[in-house]
Amino acid sequence: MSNSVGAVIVAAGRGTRMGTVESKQYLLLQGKPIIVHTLEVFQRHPLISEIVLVTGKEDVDRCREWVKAYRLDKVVSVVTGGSERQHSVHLGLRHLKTTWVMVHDGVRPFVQINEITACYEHAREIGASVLAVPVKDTIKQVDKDGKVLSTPDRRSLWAIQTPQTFRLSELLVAYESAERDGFLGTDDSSLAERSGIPVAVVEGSYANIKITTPEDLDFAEFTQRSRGEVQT
Ligand SMILES: Nc1ccn([C@@H]2O[C@H](COP(=O)(O)OP(=O)(O)OP(=O)(O)O)[C@@H](O)[C@H]2O)c(=O)n1
Ligand SMILES: C[C@](O)(CO)[C@H](O)COP(=O)(O)O
Repeated sequence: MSNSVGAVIVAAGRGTRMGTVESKQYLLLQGKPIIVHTLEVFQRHPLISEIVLVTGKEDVDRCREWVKAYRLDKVVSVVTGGSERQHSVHLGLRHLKTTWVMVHDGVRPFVQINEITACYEHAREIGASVLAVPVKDTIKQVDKDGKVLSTPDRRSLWAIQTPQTFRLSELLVAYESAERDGFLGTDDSSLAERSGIPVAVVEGSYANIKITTPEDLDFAEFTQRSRGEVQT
């Protein structure tokens, strides 16, 4: 059976928490749009054969231009997303033809090649996988009035990142079931979990941030600059 691996990179959000006029995935990092940095990691990975980029309707043309300009020839489709991340992923999945899929946020440009490989290997072994880091803070469950309800044992808590890796056919079933039931999850794994797919956690790095709020841009500039200096 083929073990081809594709990626769905979602970049159709508005970036409201960032608060910039330009959507955060198109802001420049060391002179290049954040989304291009992210695509370049998957383009470079030898396991990845196809990439589907999901973006806003008004951004499809400029994304296609960047795909050409930066020679991102693994990008097979640039498609329009939906109103929620989950809808954007679902729309992207329909354009992929590989056996495995890695779903990744367009605003996580610092994922590393070896992390992608580890995600794939764990998914092959267990069924599906998510990249994650152990939480560093103490987490409390709080009620709507701000009263602490409980303090879960930190040793069992992980902050979940992307990529998240699945068999494409199984993830499509999970997405269709979620749509039928009106279930909206905050990541892809939560849909797989409710479909009974076993998911492995793969320890990644704290640098694989999801660029979300303005202070993340300082970290992003610093990280991109230091990585560039290491490579040159
Ligand atoms: N309807 C949506 C919403 C989000 N995303 C993508 O999902 C990733 C993670 O989402 P998030 O960081 O929440 O991005 P936004 O929704 O853009 O941010 P915000 O919630 O602050 O508006 C981003 O790459 C974003 O572009 C998407 O493709 N389609
Ligand atoms: C998928 C995700 O990046 C895992 O951390 C995250 O849940 C996306 O959440 P958001 O609300 O769309 O930022």
